[in-house]
Amino acid sequence: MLRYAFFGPVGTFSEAALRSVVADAPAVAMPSVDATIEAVRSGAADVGCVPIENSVEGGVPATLDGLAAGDPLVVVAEVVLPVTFVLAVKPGTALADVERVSTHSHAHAQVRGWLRTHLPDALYVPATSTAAAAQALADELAGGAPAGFEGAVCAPTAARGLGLDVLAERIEDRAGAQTRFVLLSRPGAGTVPAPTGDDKTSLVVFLREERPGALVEALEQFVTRGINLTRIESRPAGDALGRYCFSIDCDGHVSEARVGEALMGLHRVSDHVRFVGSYPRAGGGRPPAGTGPTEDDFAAAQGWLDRLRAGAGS
Ligand SMILES: O=C(O)C(=O)C[C@]1(C(=O)O)C=C[C@@H](O)C=C1
Repeated sequence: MLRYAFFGPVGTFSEAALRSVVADAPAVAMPSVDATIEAVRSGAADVGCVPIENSVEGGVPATLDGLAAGDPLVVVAEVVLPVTFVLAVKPGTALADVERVSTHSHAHAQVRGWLRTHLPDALYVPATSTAAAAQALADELAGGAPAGFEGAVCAPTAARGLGLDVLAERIEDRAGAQTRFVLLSRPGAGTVPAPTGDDKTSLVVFLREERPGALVEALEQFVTRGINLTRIESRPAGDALGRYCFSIDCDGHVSEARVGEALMGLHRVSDHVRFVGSYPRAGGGRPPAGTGPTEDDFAAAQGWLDRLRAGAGS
């Protein structure tokens, strides 16, 4: 049986994302994104679930950097969840009593406007996750150490599950916000799911150093093959100022000719390309087909070249 880990504690959105894929399997809650990634890397877990990007606050640096460095890992599935937040307090606490509010930095960024309007003087206390903030209030309620804050911004389920009161619901500034989570594994047999016809491929590309046009050259590999990028982010490579790698998601599966050829092209023009998985797109809903070459065009071109090489002429 596969061993699962998720960015915990119990009650995080990451747990909800994992549970939407595997409802019942035992899973270990890890205290951070780094610890979840490390559990998979070390073999303590086979699959780990972590957030990778939010529609409002963008990429989750710990996940992007964890995938770019260290022993390679691959994404085997993605989950997209709507995110909505509540302000949770110990029973009996009124809004006027809330002087400090704690939550994960990505969640804080999504409720800043609400806090400015309703709790303009409240101090922000960073927490390792939304659920960790709620858990600290529940621990205080049970007679444990003071949490160090009166309000926690967390998922409605976390507040309910811990016996906290909800002072305000739907406090996110942008209705309809979503977070994308990834399930990670060590690479190996069976970790590239079969193509479904609606897949995504993730890569980290390290450009050739100090070369004018290096990024354009890398992007051309996708353009000329009619491949749509769904995300591109630069992250510091970490070895020197001015050195970046590019975390990229594109449409398509590594088994498709166009994606395979783009990967070979990137390999030719970059210092290093890290393959981070091909996996089904969450929820389907592929964007309209582009006007570039089709898989049939790629197959026809390959057949034509094979015939030339066999001496059949053009
Ligand atoms: O703290 C959690 O509950 C998480 O799963 C992390 C996380 C994130 O880092 O993006 C997930 C979704 C929300 O956008 C806020 C926090």
